[in-house]
Amino acid sequence: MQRLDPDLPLPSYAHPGDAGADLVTTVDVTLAPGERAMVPTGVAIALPEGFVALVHPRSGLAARHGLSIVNTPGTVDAGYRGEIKVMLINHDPREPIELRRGDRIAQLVIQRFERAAFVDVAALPESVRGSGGYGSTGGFGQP
Ligand SMILES: O=c1ccn([C@H]2C[C@H](O)[C@@H](COP(=O)(O)OP(=O)(O)OP(=O)(O)O)O2)c(=O)[nH]1
Ligand SMILES: [Mg+2]
Repeated sequence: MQRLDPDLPLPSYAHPGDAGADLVTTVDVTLAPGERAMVPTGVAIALPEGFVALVHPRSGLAARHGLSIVNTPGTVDAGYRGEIKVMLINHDPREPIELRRGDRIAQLVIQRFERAAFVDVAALPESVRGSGGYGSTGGFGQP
């Protein structure tokens, strides 16, 4: 990982066993209700092939302030060498969110992934679910 802003720390895991390493904002930013902003984190990464870094929201900020990420989870490709950025959004209908440089705004989860070889076929094999989806198994207030 490369620090593009030497005064801020590398992402870090808050506890042993945590999946996400917290990312910070390098800038002060205020988000009005409904507003979004692309926020720099001051770090870049070179992942090994076969790995991806996913930018996830932090649940505490979501629960307390309505802060989330527009494209959650953001995808950082192994070949990407630019600064990791976070597309924050304030979902609170009333309160602005004020973030200060160094605040932990998101978390980076690094995972292995599979790549598929997509094959064009005339028909798919049958399954129990079939094409049922979008609530086909029920929702609120139903057994
Ligand atoms: O939350 C994010 C999402 C993406 N990226 C960077 C890393 C990623 O590798 C690159 C491209 O992201 P993505 O593929 O999601 O965006 P796109 O709109 O498809 O852009 P591109 O055409 O460059 O692939 O942008 C971030 O820094 N943060
Ligand atoms: Mg892309």
